Amino acid sequence: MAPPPVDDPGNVKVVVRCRAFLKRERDKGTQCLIRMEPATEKTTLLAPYDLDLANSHRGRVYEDKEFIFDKSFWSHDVADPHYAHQEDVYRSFGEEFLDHNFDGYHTCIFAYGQTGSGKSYTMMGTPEQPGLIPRTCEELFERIQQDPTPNTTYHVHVSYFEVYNEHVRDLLVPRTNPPIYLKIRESQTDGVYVQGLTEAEVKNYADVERLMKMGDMTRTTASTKMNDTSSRSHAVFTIQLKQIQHSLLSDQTIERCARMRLVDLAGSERAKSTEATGQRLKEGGQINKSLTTLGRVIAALADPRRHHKGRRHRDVVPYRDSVLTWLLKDSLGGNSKTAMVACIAPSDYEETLSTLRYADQAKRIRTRASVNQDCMSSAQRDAQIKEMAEQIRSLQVSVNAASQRKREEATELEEYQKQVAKMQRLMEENRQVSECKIKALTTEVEDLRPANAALRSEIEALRRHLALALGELKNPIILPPPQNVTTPELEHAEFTNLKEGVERGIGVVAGGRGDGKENQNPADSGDELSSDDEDSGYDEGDEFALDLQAEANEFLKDLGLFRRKVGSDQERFGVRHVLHDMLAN
Ligand SMILES: Nc1ncnc2c1ncn2[C@@H]1O[C@H](COP(=O)(O)OP(=O)(O)OP(=O)(O)O)[C@@H](O)[C@H]1O
Repeated sequence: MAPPPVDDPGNVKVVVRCRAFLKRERDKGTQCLIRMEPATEKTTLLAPYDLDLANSHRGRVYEDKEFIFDKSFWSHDVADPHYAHQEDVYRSFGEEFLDHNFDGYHTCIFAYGQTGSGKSYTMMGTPEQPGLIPRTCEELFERIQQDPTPNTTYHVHVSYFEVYNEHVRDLLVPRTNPPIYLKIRESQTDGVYVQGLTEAEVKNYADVERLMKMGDMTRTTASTKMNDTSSRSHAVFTIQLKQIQHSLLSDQTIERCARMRLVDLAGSERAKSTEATGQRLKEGGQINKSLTTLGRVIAALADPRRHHKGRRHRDVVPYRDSVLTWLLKDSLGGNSKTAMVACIAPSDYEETLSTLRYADQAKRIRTRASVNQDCMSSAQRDAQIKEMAEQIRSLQVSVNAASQRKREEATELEEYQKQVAKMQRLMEENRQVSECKIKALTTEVEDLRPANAALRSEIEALRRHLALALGELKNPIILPPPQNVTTPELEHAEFTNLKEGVERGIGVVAGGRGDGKENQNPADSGDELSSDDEDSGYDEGDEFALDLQAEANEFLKDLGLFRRKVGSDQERFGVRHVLHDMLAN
């Protein structure tokens, strides 16, 4: 391992690549709007001559625009002597970036451009025409295998994820439904990273090829009018290279870690031009959110005032405004050597101008790459290993304790569940018993209801009888002395009898006649009456006396009835004391 170069600040390298016409563009006889001069690296965007008038009426000005980039790749016409093949692109700067990685620098290459401009072709390519990613990986392993120094060991890990609608998805695990989104974290030691992302160890290029294929299968693609299989997500392929070199002479270990980020961004075209709708439009919005933020990040980083003294301008880079820029934070403005490949289609003036402006701004971004190297003696390394072994041991202890606790908790939980089940069973049994009881009681109540009603009406009748009796006993009827009666002795005798009867309570009725004749005074004979009739005739006094007599007879009859009733009640209910009480009141 050569001695490491010192920290190397530098600008983002910007290259531009123009692709060939697609079949549909050729069929339409589309005008090529791009000129490239290999000698000067100048790229010219030509004003189209077949614009419809409507466009110019909207106040747009179409004129030739010139840009100069670090490199211009003319991949439009394969017959042209300056045609840039995949191999040329890789040799031009891909190879150089791999050198940086072996030196211990982090690197990043990202492809930017509208849909169908050749980003995937440049980054991944085809099996026949492999792009930057496979070429870089292939050469990485070639170099490792060709390394003559036996005291260096290499460890290569690969990860592949996509950012789709502001979500991060691992491309090295099979798709799930619903999809699993990974979280982004930031730590002091590792910077920004994706939590739980698969980092597969690869031993040779065949391993990488297998993983690339797997990731590409998983990648989200959707069709728009502009490109039948255009990618709608940002794909990030990362290679981690770790070199550990042990010097027997100095008994020192040198560890170098480098990360290569190879990013295939989603199409930068505006939603309008793809005629996207619904889900596509939402995707467009999210993709554009990341790309818009990328534009703002680039603009902020490219701002020349940023390099002046003072923190004010350093703090305004909006990395965190989108998942993509947050993840690429280090690659864009930190510890990384970064390159941007601006891919352009040969026929779209507005989209190409937008891409070229973007790229032009990116040229001004400066990064501060530094070698990521740790150097330690054998003793330090041994101490580190010991410390880590201790850490692992204590972690193992806590894991064991945790699993023991878990087991105990599981037993407790089982016991508790059993108790709950038992209680539920008991409660159910109780409920059933209560239901039976309620049913039996309801039947009994229903059975008793008629008897109860009968008793109630009987009690009511008795109450009425008692009230009547009381009334009669408290206010006995006292017959007024007869007026103008011709037989005052008889009347008087009868009244005296009656009064005595009432005062005796029941005696009169018992000995009385129902028809009112039984108690007739012997003096009250028909003869006497007839003689009376003969004597004085029928007058008003006689009539009153008869009415009175009839009324008294009626009353005596009622009284007799009442006495019998009270007698029978007394037998049935023994209410003598009740009657007594009521009378006392
Ligand atoms: N330099 C090139 N030479 C030959 N063919 C190319 C070149 N660049 C692109 N193409 C072809 O153009 C088409 C679109 O290219 P590609 O899929 O790479 O575009 P893209 O920018 O990645 O699109 P998307 O944004 O959808 O990912 C493909 O058929 C590809 O093979």
